[in-house]
Amino acid sequence: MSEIAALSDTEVQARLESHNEWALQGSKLYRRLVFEDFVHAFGFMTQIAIVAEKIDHHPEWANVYRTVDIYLTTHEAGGVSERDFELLEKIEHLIGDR
Ligand SMILES: C[C@H](O)[C@H](O)[C@H]1CNC2=NC(N)=NC(=O)C2=N1
Repeated sequence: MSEIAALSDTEVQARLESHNEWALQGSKLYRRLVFEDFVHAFGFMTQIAIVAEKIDHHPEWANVYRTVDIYLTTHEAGGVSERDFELLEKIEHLIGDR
């Protein structure tokens, strides 16, 4: 396992300036997605799951019907790291493709 450092809150806030839909919530990046229905929500989660497995970095999330709350944090760093921004960018890319 490679060591990865958590970014400072200041650094995270600066990086979030280009990702207005996301917020720093405690030690996690957070975004809520609301879909047409459960099938679309779960389909999107499946797409994220494939990407997450590929880069070996996984979201924390909660799904209620057509809402998906996504939290990105790096457990081994104890906070937000570059890896969370890598996954965030990939999620944003998938959102753009919807
Ligand atoms: C061994 C493997 O790299 C680790 O267990 C990975 C897997 N996915 C992970 N996902 C997240 N969100 N944080 C981690 O620290 C993490 N660690």
